[in-house]
Amino acid sequence: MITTREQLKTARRWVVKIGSALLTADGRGLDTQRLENWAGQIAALHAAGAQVVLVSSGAVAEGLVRLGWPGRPTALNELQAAASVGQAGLVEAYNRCFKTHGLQTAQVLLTHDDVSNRGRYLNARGTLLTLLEMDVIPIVNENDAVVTDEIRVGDNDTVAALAVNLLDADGLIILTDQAGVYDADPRTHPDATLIDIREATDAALLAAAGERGGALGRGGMRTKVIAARQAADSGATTVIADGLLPDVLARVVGGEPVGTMLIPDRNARRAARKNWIAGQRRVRGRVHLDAGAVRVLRDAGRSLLPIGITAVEGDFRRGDLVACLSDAGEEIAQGLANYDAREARLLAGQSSERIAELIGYAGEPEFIHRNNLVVSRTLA
Ligand SMILES: Nc1ncnc2c1ncn2[C@@H]1O[C@H](COP(=O)(O)OP(=O)(O)O)[C@@H](O)[C@H]1O
Ligand SMILES: N[C@@H](CCC(=O)OP(=O)(O)O)C(=O)O
Repeated sequence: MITTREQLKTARRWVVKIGSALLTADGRGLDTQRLENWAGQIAALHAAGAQVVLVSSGAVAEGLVRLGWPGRPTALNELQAAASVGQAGLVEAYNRCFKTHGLQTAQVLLTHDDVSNRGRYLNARGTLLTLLEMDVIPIVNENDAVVTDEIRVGDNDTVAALAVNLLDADGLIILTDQAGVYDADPRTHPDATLIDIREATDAALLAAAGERGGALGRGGMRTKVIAARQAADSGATTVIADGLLPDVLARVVGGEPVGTMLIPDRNARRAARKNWIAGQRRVRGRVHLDAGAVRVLRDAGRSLLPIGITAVEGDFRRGDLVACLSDAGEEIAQGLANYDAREARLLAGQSSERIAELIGYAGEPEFIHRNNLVVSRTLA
């Protein structure tokens, strides 16, 4: 876990969020020069070995310009129309910028459901991880075109925190139009002072963050502080910094004292997803393991491969919680299954290389990936 500026240098997987307030120079349309600059900074991080997921706002703002609308509409259907038109422009622009650095981009539009529903959660995670492995820069936004008022996340600070949880990222960088979090809103309190480093759960932070964001932004500082708390829940550190500071990303990642660093507290050990798995009470099925599988799960913290499964009980679906039992019937672990019960029966005892041949498509080599597995506490 990263709790000092110096340790930021050790982070490998980053989520970078760029907010509406920054993306549009005159408050309307995308500022392509800025986009080019950030793309260059992200490309440099990538070249230095970091994995970066970009969460970018700006779809609505760009849509307004493309449609020739004078201001932000209030009707949800009009906002959604603007977002769909603008989202195309947003990814086009990023695509162009990253291409000059030899990097591919991918558009990933998420809804809250994609991270709260177990089956979809595994899919979203799998897609993003695959993109990172392929050296593609995923560009994430909320799927504004299809979400309704009741289920929309609304601000991209929260979307970025969800991406951090989804990917077990080490760090979150939120770029905005202020130098960081001040002890009061600097727009209304010109004498406010910048906070350097705090625990994300510090109650004074929320008190300092005002209620709302700027004219174009949705969340303000409040949602950024809450996002930092959510990131801290999965052990990640957040830095909120001025997106227009030259080389801001390299400076943050290099441990320079820029922006406000919000760190997880010492107790935030277990990844949020693991807490979430441990909190699930609805075990949908059981798999029995051979002695070798029991040993690697328990002692080496490894994934469960189909080859270690000897029998399958119950009727579960992909993404359901499944208990893993030893030969003696003792519960060893619980985790989220990558395959449903029917497929599990076909795969039990078989090498992962045969997955496609046995079930008709090539899925993940693991039956339960170690990141989705919680080993049961032993009494010894
Ligand atoms: N304590 C605070 N420190 C810094 N900014 C604050 C604070 N409280 C409120 N704000 C406001 O939050 C704004 C940034 O949020 P927002 O406009 O939503 O930006 P973005 O589009 O980057 O998410 C700042 O411009 C500032 O007015
Ligand atoms: N999804 C919306 C952005 C939501 C939004 O403005 O969020 P934020 O930048 O956090 O204030 C869009 O692309 O226009």
